[in-house]
Amino acid sequence: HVVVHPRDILIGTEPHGEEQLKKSSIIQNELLEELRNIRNHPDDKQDVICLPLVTCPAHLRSKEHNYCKTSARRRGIRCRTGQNHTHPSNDRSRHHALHADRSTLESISKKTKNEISKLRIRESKLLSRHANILRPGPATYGHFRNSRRFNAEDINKVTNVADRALELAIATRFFKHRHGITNEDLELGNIPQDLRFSPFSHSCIPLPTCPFIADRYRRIDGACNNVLHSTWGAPFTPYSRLLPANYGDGIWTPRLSVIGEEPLPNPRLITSTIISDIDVPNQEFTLLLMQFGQFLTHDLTQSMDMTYANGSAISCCDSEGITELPEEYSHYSCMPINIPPEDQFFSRYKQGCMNFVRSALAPNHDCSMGYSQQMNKLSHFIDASSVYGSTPEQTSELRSFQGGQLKVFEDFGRELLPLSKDPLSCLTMEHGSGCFESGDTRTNQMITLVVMHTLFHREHNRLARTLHVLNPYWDDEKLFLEARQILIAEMQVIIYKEFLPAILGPEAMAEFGLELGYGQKYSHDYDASTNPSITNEFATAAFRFGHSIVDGQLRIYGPTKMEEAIAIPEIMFYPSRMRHEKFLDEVLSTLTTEPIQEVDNFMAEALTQYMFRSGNPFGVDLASINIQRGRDHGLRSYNDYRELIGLPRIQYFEEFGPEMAEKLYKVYKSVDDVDLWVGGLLEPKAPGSLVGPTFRDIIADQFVQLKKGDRYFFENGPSINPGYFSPEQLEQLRKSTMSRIICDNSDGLLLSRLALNSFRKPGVPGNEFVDCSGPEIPSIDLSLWQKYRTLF
Ligand code: HEM
Ligand SMILES: [Ca+2]
Repeated sequence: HVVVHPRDILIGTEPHGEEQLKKSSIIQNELLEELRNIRNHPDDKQDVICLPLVTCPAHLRSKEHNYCKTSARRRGIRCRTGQNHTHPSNDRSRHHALHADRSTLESISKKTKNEISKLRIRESKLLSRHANILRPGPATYGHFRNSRRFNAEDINKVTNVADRALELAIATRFFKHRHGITNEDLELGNIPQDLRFSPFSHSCIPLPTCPFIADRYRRIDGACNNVLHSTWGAPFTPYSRLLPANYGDGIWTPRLSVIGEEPLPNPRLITSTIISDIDVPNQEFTLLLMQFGQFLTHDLTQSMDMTYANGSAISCCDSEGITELPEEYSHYSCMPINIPPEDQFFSRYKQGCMNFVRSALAPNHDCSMGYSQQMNKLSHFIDASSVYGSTPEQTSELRSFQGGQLKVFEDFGRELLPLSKDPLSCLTMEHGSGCFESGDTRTNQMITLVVMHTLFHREHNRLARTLHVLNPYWDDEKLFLEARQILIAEMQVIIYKEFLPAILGPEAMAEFGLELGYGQKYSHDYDASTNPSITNEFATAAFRFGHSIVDGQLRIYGPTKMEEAIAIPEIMFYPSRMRHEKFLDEVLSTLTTEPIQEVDNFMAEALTQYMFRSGNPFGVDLASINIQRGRDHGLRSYNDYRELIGLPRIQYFEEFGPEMAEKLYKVYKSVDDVDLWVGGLLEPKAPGSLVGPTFRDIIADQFVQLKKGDRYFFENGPSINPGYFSPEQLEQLRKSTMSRIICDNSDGLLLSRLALNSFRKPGVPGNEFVDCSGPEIPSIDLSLWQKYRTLF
C-alpha cells in the first residue's frame, strides 16, 4: 500500500492572499517540526559530524565557534550543511532588519517604473542602430551562441524573469539612497522583507503548483523537489552563494580595488601577463575527464547573457572591435573588455575591445530587495537535464513518443542526435553537415561534447528498448520515465564514484561525506533544509578550472599512427565530422587514452586566442571572459574564499612563488584584489587532488549540496524518495561505470577494449584494458525492472 508521508503533502499552490499565506505557514511549521524529527533519526549523523568550514559559511560571521577536527585532521565546524549560505547573521548585535513601509514602497515603485520605461525607450533606440547588434560572423558571436535562446518562448521566459529582477535591483538602489543603507547592510541581507504582497508582487518568482502526493518521478524542471521550497533547484532561479556578493555599489556595479576604490585591473592584461600556453600533460587522467566535466557542467549551470527583448545579441564594441561604444550608445548590460594597445596577440589585428555582456538576473526566492543575483537557466540538480532539457516543452521536442524513445537521426544505420532545425546553432547548416539538438543549447560547441551527448542519448534509448522487451505492456510514458530515472542514477554513480574522486581525491571524498553507499543500503543523508542550488562561486570560478585542462589539439589515431591533429577551434560549432562512420569511435579512443593538461596557469591558445574563431584570424579569450564574468557576478576576492575555507589570507604575492609574484605585482595593486578564478588556478594542488584547496572545497561543497538537498537522489529510500529504487535495483545501479556506457553505446567499429575506469590512464596496473564483452566492466541487470511495481 502507499503510505502518504507528511512530507509528501505539498503546499505549493500559488498564494492568493495574506490569509492563504498565513494558513500555509501554519502547515509549514507542522511540516518543519516533522522534518526535524526525521533529521534526528539515530542513523543520521548530520548533527554531530565535523564538517569542513566551507559547508558552513556562516562561521565567518558568527561569534560562537563550534570548532572540531575533520576526518582529514583539518579545522572544521559542527554545523548542519543546511544552514547555508548567505542568510543574515543570527548575531542580533550586528543585524538590524530594514523595513520599507507601504508608502515608501509605493513611491519607490513609481520611481522604478519610470526608470525602467526610460531604459526601454533607450533600448529600442539602440536596437535601431546597426552597430549595437551583434550578428553571426565574428568569434564573439560564437561566444554568444553559448547562451543564445532557441525560440520565442525561451526568449520571453528569460527576459521576463530578468526584467523582474532588474526592477528589484533598481528599487533596491532607490531604497538604499533614501534610507542611507550601507553596502554592508546589503551584504548581510538586512532587507529581508518579502515583497509578495507589495506593489512589487509582479516581480516575484511565481510558485509552481505541486501535487499533494509527490510524483514518483522527479519533475523535468526540478521544481517541487523540496517540500517547503518548491522553487529550490528549478530553472530560471538564482544561484546561491557561499559568501555575500561584492559589488562596487553594493547592488550591481563591479567590485572595486581595495586600494582607493578604483576599478580592478584589466582582465586581458591579467590574462596576457599570467596565462600562457605550455604543454604540461597530466600523468593520471584522460581527456574524458575534461569532456565529461564540461558535459556535467551543462547539466548543472548556464548563465544567460542579456539580450534585447527580441533576443538579438547586444554589441558593446564598434563593429571592427577597435573600441567600445560611447556611453550614449552603450547598453546598460555592457561591460566590454578593453584590450591594451600593447597586447602581444590582439594588437596584431588592431583589436581594442572584446565584447562582454552581463548575465541576466533572477529575483531572490523570497522576493526581497538586495544585491543582484544571476539566473541559472537549468535545473540545478544532477538530473541529466543536458539530455532531457530543463522544461517540459524542451523534453517534448526531444521525445519521439514511441516506446519511451528520444528522437534520433538515423545516419547510415547509426543513431545520432536529432538534427537541429535552428539555422544559427552551428557555423554551417549545409546539406550533408551535421548540427545537433539535445537537452542543452551548447551541444555543438565542441565536437567531443557532441560525442558525450550522443552516448547518453543512445543510453536512454537502449534502456527504454530493454525495458520495453521486459515489460511489453508499459506505455511510452512509463518507458520514458523509467529509462530516464535509471539514466539519472547511472550519471549520479559515475559522478560520485569515478569523476569526483579524480578531481577531489579520496581524502576529501571521505571528509565531505561524498562517498556513495554500498550494496543494498539506502542513504540517510537527505536534509530538507539544504538548498541544492548551484553556487555562484562554483559556476563562475571553481568549476571553470576545467578550462585549464583542455588540450588545444584533438589527435585522431589510425591503426598504426596518428592520422590527424585537429586544432580544436576547427571543431567548435562545426560538428560535421560526426557523420564520418568511424569518427565517434575514433574520438572515444582518443578521449580514453590521451592525457588532460594540468590545472595551472597554462591554458591552450585555442581558448585564449582562437576560441570560436571559425574562419577569422583571431577568436575571443576565455580566460579574460572568466575573470570578467566573476566581477559581473559579484564574486569576492580570492582571499575572502581562502578565509572561508580556513586558510590564512595571502599577505604577499611571493606566496605564489617568486616568478609569479613578479607577474602579479605588475597587474594587481593588492593581494586582496586577486580574482577567485585566478587565485584558485595558481594554488598548489591539495593532497591527492587535481585542484588547489580553495577550488577543491568549493567543488566538494557543491556536490554535498547536490546530494543532501536532492530528495530524489538515487540512494534515498522510501521514507524520503518518492521514486525510490528497490534495494536490489540499488545494488545494480551502483555498478555503473563510464566504461560500460561507452562499451554499450559506441559503434563497435574500433572500441572493443577499455580500461576499467576510463577517466584514468589506461593499461597500467590496476587499470588494465579489458574486453567490453567480459565481466570486468559490469552491466546492470535490468531484469530487476521486470514487472516492477506494475500494481501502482
Ligand atoms: C572544451 C572546451 C571548452 C570550451 C570551448 C568552453 C567554453 C566556455 C564558454 C564560452 C563559457 C561561457 C563563458 C562566459 O561567458 O562566462 C564557459 C563556461 C563554463 N565552463 Fe567551459 N568550456 C570548455 C570546457 C570546460 C570544461 C572541461 C569545464 C569543467 C570541467 C568547463 C566548465 C565551465 C563552467 C562551470 C562554465 C560556467 C557555465 C555557466 O554557468 O554559464 N568548461 N565555457
Ligand atoms: Ca540539471
